[in-house]
Amino acid sequence: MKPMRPYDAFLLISFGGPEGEDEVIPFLENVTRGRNIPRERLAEVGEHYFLFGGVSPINQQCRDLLAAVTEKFAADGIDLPIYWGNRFWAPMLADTLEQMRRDGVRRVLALPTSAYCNWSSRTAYLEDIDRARAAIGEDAPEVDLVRPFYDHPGFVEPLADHTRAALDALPADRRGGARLLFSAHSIPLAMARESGGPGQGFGDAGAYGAQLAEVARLVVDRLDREYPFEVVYQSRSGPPSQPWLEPDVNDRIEELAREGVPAVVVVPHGFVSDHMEVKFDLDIEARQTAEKQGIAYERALSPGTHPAFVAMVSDLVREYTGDGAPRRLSTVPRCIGCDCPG
Ligand SMILES: CC1=C(CCC(=O)O)c2cc3nc(cc4[nH]c(cc5[nH]c(cc1n2)c(C)c5CCC(=O)O)c(CCC(=O)O)c4C)C(CCC(=O)O)=C3C
Ligand SMILES: [Fe+2]
Repeated sequence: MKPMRPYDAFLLISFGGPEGEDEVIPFLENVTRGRNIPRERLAEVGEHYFLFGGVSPINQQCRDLLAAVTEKFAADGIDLPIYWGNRFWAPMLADTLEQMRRDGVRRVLALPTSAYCNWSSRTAYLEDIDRARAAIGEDAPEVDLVRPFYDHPGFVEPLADHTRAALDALPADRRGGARLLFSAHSIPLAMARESGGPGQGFGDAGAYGAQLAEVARLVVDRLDREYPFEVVYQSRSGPPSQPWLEPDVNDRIEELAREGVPAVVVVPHGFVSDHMEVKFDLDIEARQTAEKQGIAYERALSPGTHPAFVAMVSDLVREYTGDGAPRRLSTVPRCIGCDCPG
């Protein structure tokens, strides 16, 4: 295999999560440092983790993805060493970057485990990269962050496959009346409006909201029939006085039940894997809401290690090494004001 230029390593950057009860609070302190999150919300979220023995599934999901990517790179002749660093828990990004420097790595292509444009999913990753590089100093490796990949077929097709499977799992007599709820992490309205650059005509929820609407449509286009669908939000934090993106998934399930809708399929299209926000907020909380209302409920899997999603990683590497054209399904204008190319 010939070594590729201009990159000499691949890096997965993720959120990180605790892997034991004693790690929960320090992890939450890392996440919320300098953010405007009420103490009660923090205690509540801590309980979500304790319910699972203090173990977030996200780190294991990163290991699984990296194992699949390692195999795929070998099959595709991509000869790059693979590294992993998190923003909020071990292995920490700063430590990984320092290890890369010691290994002689100069130019890094990094993939974030978030697909969309907004401060929290994009800019914050860039800021953390800058901070980690600054701590190392002059010989810090250079890092390019792969573009938002929400509109790559390798992100959309797994969601479509998983939505079909969830529809199939509904009771047959309710399936025809099912509503699809595409669920993403809520963010403060002000943060959403800044995404994509202010005044760029993306609508109230900024580029993030426009991209979420587009991916929902792309997924529905790939189903055997046109189910009614909408975008909802989950996992809101922040003080109640601060407006965040709405409607909340639970509120919508209650309203739809009152309207007589017999079933919902929740598609977590705002996420890359079934981490804690999916396992608790959807599989426990939203499911309970549905059960209380007597509305049938299924949740589609997130992309995870779907072969098309793993193949997307190879595709993105080739896009950045100039060995492949960008693959994009979206017709939404590219966002402005973040670093995305195009
Ligand atoms: C857009 C978005 C994504 C998706 C894209 C991406 O992945 O980037 C995401 C992912 C995740 N969020 C996660 C966990 C948390 N997020 C929090 C807080 C916040 N998230 C926000 C946004 C997002 N978050 C925001 C605006 C806040 C408020 C604080 C702030 O303004 O920055 C808090 C603090 C407590 C709380 O308030 O809930 C926790 C614990 C985990 C790990 C799950 C696990 O452990 O398995 C993951 C993958
Ligand atoms: Fe979050």
